Amino acid sequence: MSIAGTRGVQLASAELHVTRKPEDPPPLLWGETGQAPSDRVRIRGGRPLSGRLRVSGAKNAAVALLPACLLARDGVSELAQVPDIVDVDVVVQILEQLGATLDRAEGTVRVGAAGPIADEVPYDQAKRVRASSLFLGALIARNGRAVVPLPGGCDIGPRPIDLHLKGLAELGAEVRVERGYVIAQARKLVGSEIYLDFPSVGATENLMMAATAASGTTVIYNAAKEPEVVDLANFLVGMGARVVGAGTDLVRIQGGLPLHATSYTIIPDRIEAGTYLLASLASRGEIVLENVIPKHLESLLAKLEEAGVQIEVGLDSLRASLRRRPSAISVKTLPYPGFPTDLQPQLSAFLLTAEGTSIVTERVFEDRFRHIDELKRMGAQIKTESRTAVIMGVPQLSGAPVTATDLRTGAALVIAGLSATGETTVDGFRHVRRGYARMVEKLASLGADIRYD
Ligand SMILES: CC(=O)N[C@H]1[C@@H](OP(=O)(O)OP(=O)(O)OC[C@H]2O[C@@H](n3ccc(=O)[nH]c3=O)[C@H](O)[C@@H]2O)O[C@H](CO)[C@@H](O)[C@@H]1O
Ligand SMILES: C=C(OP(=O)(O)O)C(=O)O
Repeated sequence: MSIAGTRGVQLASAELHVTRKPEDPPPLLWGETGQAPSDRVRIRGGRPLSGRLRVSGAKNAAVALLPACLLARDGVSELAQVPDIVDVDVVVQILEQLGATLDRAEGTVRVGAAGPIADEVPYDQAKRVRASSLFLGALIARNGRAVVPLPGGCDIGPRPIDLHLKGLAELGAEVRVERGYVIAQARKLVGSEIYLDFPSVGATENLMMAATAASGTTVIYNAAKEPEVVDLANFLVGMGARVVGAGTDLVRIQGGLPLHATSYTIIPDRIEAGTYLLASLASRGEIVLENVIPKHLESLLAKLEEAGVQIEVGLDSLRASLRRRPSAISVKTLPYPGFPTDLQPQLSAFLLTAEGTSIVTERVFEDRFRHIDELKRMGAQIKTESRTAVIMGVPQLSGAPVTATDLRTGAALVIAGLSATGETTVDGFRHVRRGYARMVEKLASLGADIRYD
């Protein structure tokens, strides 16, 4: 990648100044804690999005590290840079209902788990997020018993948890599924060698947590290498665990050590960073992202450069601009360090106005093209065959009413709306709030004309 030449360039950093427009509603909380804002946003597209934006903490790291706080039997764990998103709200509610003490202010969450912790995760919360499945590993390590409803999360095709259950059984747990609940219990967990048929993020995380309480050493072969898995491993090490090899496909955990509360800062969200990068580029703007780990974005940056984007990489920042239509490219999603499936819909939205025909292949999930029919309402020219989308670039999209069916579909529709002429309304914006902190305000600070309807 020729961007290698610009690495090490430190860009000036500045705080994000969010300029709220009078018509924008105040900062929002969703769910039980606040008044639910409208489920629809209205966008008047065609304005280049430019400026500086500070990236929030990573959703997929936060929702794994929060359950892991249950492994500390003393003190209060403190997580910084926790994003203000609905999935975090839900995981925090689960922790409270299990008996942990919670204190949450300005991106810092303190979790006390010194008292008794219940075994059973409530269905009403579990069904709302995928990350509820991560209480399996945390609770069996903590209590020797976990009763966890089958999880929810984005509707992007079948999402079994067979690898999680198989791995727990290999650690000596008795595991069964009854009436939609996983019941896992073990008088004693014993370290084991576990091979994952697929490098599943959730299975790797659950098994790392469970293995901290198993006697002896556990080895996970074909482990997921995602940065969020590494973040969880680093947090566990901070708590006193011995975890070696996270970020490679072979992770070793020496179990049985006492874990204690610690303080930790969650990594920046690479998917949020990629989303704002793509939104700015789709609108032909110039963006500086602060608080990023550029290495976590390498597959995206390589593809953007192929498409003609100018990129400067700093130590913890990125600058990117595009003044013309991008060139068409081919992309396949893969486990990390491959191109992330969680950016596939947003990249597809960016490629709608490319010059030429792009090929996007989804290799991680079976049904992650729900955004395509909606994008066609805006004039996109796309054909799909099985897990491949053939995108024939058009010079311009036109605004239309569209509906999000999951988190990243919503982000893709917002990106398309920002680059289209005229007005777009995106229904189902509640899905976006699951994973993006104050997206409307952040986009408005870059010059977007976007507001809750
Ligand atoms: C909360 C969280 O961190 N979510 C992320 C996590 O989801 P999640 O942990 O659910 O994703 P996995 O890596 O487990 O899933 C990837 C693939 O493996 C399959 N599979 C997974 C487990 C299993 O037991 N059996 C099985 O067949 C899934 O159906 C899917 O096709 O990683 C995904 C892949 O990077 C991301 O899109 C999600 O944003
Ligand atoms: C698929 C996603 O999330 P989850 O696994 O939480 O449903 C995502 O973040 O794109």
